Amino acid sequence: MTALPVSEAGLDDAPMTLADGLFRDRVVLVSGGGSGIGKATAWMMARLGAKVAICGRTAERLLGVETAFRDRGWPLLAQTCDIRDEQAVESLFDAVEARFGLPNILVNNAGGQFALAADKITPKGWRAVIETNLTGTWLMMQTAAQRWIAASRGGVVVNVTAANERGMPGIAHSSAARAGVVNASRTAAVEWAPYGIRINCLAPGLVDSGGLSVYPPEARAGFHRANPQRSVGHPWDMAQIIGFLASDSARYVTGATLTADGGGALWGDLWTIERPVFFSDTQQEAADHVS
Ligand SMILES: CCC/C=C/C(=O)SCCNC(=O)CCNC(=O)[C@H](O)C(C)(C)COP(=O)([O-])OP(=O)([O-])OC[C@H]1O[C@@H](n2cnc3c(N)ncnc32)[C@H](O)[C@@H]1OP(=O)([O-])[O-]
Ligand SMILES: NC(=O)C1=CN([C@@H]2O[C@H](COP(=O)(O)OP(=O)(O)OC[C@H]3O[C@@H](n4cnc5c(N)ncnc54)[C@H](OP(=O)(O)O)[C@@H]3O)[C@@H](O)[C@H]2O)C=CC1
Repeated sequence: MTALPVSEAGLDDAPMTLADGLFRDRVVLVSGGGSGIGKATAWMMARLGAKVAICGRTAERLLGVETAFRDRGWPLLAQTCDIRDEQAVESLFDAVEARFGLPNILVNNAGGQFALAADKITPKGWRAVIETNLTGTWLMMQTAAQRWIAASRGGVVVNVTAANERGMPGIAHSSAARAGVVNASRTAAVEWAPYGIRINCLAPGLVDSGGLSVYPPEARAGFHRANPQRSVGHPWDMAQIIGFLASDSARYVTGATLTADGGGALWGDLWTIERPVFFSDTQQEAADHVS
């Protein structure tokens, strides 16, 4: 696959198939917009004319994007917010409304997990990942929907989940949370259709964002091999799919989950933690295990 740029200057020039001005004057809120997929999405939306708001827990990350947007003359609101905190979520939406008006599009991208064998995950660790990826995502989409319904306006939600239907050893907590988001999105898509609200999920496979640095180097070294394209994806790939799902081109798409994983779900073994000998490939390793 053709390499895509990772630098901010690269995001300015990254090739795009979406039409110029596609999101002109639309208000787009991107959670986790200070890094990785969220940052690429914020950039793409700004290039397409949107007024962008981003949030995350770390002020420095947001500041980096704020500076870059100011240099380019792009409007941006950046606010720290832990999406698990319902008061913080309300304040975030208040701030976006005060600055730009009610968002038209919510990109619910913030999330993540730590990799750990399922039998080792503590109750606190389980709660941290479920509250981040399921509860936090839910609070954001419900808050958006409540405000759209109150204003008699439609809106679009794109939830970023993960392509883990086949199971992904090391992230049982995150797999549970993402399945919850996918299923909640299906039901909400039905309940909120009368209000003109669309909700879809993007389930990325492995994407070469800084986020992958939370996985051990040995696991990362094998990521590209567990994929028929022998490659990981790029945040810009995800951004453009989010752009499609958020656009009117996808107006007849709701309650769906689009998997973008280079075919990873179809082939290859992905271990985010050390692979137990039981699953070894070589005869010698297997024999060692049995003896
Ligand atoms: C490859 C698969 C595809 C997906 C790829 C991606 O998503 S790439 C994008 C990836 N990007 C990201 O993943 C980035 C975002 N991810 C995160 O910020 C964290 O993973 C989070 C979701 C846990 C945040 O929750 P938080 O702010 O509440 O975090 P906290 O630090 O306060 O921990 C709370 C509790 O969780 C537990 N625990 C935590 N870490 C470990 C560990 N390494 N080991 C063991 N346990 C761990 C521990 O119990 C801890 O409590 P303790 O023992 O300290 O009292
Ligand atoms: N990269 C990959 O291979 C894959 C990624 N994904 C998912 O895609 C999304 C984006 O990940 P990616 O860009 O790769 O990695 P990053 O780690 O760069 O992005 C995660 C973002 O979420 C923010 N975030 C995390 N927790 C919270 C919280 N509680 N409240 C507010 N913001 C939060 C982080 O900011 P901060 O820490 O400052 O809060 C960060 O900006 C995540 O949901 C991730 O799990 C799914 C499958 C594969």
